[in-house]
Amino acid sequence: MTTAPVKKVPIHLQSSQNRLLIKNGQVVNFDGIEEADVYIEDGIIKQVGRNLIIPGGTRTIDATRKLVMPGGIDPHTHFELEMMGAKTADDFYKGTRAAVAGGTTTVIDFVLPNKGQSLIEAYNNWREKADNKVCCDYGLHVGVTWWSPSVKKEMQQLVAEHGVNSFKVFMAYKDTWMLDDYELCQVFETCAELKALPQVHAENGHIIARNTEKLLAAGVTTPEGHELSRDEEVEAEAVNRACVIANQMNAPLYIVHMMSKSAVDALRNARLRQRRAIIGETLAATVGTDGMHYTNACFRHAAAHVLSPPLRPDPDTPEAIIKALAEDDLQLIGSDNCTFTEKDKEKGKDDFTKIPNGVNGVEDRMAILWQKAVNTGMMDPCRFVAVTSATAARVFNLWPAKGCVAVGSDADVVVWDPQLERTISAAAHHHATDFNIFEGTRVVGSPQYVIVNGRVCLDDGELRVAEGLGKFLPTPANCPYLYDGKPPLSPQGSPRYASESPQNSPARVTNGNTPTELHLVNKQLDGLSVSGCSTPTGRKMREPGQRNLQNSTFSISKEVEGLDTKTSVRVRNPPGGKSSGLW
Ligand SMILES: NC(=O)NCCC(=O)O
Ligand SMILES: [Zn+2]
Repeated sequence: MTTAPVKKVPIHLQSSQNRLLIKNGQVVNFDGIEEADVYIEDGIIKQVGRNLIIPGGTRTIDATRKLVMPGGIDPHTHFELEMMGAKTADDFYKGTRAAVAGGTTTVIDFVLPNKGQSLIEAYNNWREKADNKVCCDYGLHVGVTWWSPSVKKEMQQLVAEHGVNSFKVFMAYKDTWMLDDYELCQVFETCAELKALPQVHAENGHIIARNTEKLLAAGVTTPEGHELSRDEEVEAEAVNRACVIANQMNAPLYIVHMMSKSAVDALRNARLRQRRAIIGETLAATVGTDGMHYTNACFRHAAAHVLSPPLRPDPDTPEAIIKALAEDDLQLIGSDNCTFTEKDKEKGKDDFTKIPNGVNGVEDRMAILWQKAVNTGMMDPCRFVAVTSATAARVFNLWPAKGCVAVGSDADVVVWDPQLERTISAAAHHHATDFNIFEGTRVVGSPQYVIVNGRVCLDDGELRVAEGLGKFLPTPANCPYLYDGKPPLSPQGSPRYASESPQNSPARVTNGNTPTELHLVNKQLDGLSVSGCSTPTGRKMREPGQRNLQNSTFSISKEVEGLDTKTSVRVRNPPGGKSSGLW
């Protein structure tokens, strides 16, 4: 295993401020909400409950009317990536700083080797770029952009010695990263042998290439051509093909950035027949904006929205994607943060195929989803935690250190203020670019405090990150969530196969630990008035006649104030407290 370089911890972070108590908040995990205080020491959550015995000198954060959630995990970023003749603007410092500002405390970036390049060499390059810059913990997926027996060997080494458990292939980007179906078979098969997770960028690269030739020949050069060359069907076909190949190779599959209703339909169908787990990821961009921007007369504006697969010029797509996330047709949300400066986007001024692909998202992912999904009543806070944090932890085998607020977990915690109002703007964001695809979006709900490995890095709105304080997170193979022979529960909450027992379902995977003693407190969820609950944990969809929060003046913060907490407090420690044996 590669050892991380020794980090210099800034003096102001070496202080006695290694003890922290978050008091009076509502602790939200993917499987329940409870009223509890959270005591953190030396970067680890040591106690969760009421009437805790806390040593003197501990800093206290009052989380009254706030939600205390696991820090976000963004499973899809591209920092310091060179592609299409440009380099992304956000490096590992600025990118992870933006992540922390928005409540994300772990990112998983992609090592993308050039064709013919050693995967291990590329991995080492990424470690060199990242290790001394990251402000939060990070993991790495590795791209398989070409195939040979040596690549297979390097995949084995990456799993055995370098803490990599996921490998991404591209069905698009013909002539650079794309593999053919036979190569996909071999990568998926190798992943299954190694008990790793194949990931796929699902778009049909050949169709895109042909459509592009025709569009350019017809004189279409503007950013609109980007989407025209790769419509929903082009994405959906590849999703279906990737699922078939994974099924034939008996591999699980993770489909990155699912951007369209047609692609989600293809995934939904595949999930009914697949032998192993399939995980669908969507993006903050898909939820927070749409492809109507491609026809904007301003090149800068239109080009800033170019990514692949593209945003869809269909105003109904964001809501459909949120519904799919809420109902477990999609499992998690990333950002695919891949920012380019205006100057770099200008490379495609006369030819849309030369616009570097990528958008922002790592900073705003959590607030955008909260605004569009929770504030509208389409998703409850537990599902929000699942899709922004817990599921990524479970899929990439970081659970329960990451993805939950529980005794023994890393102290990556967000104190979320559901009343905090702001308008997203490039003028205030922390990216290295001066364009934000969510510009002007008003959000109610944002982090007030962000704690990274026990350090308060967003302190009542003030960002105080430390470069290099994050560490590389090895992701072990053979993740129980994917490889214990028990695929995820169906959206209805019942096992999809008669042989499955709920006790062994991934929802209960604990890696031999007790990740959380939280239980579902439906009364509290009702109290939060997330009556549109549509989570796979069995809470019901809004009935006809029930209020539609999207069309009301409902404010989640008011509902938090109105909680009947007495009925739902779960006391772990008896009055007077109990000794935890910590001191
Ligand atoms: N998504 C995108 O447009 N840029 C990043 C590279 C990729 O993930 O395809
Ligand atoms: Zn990507």
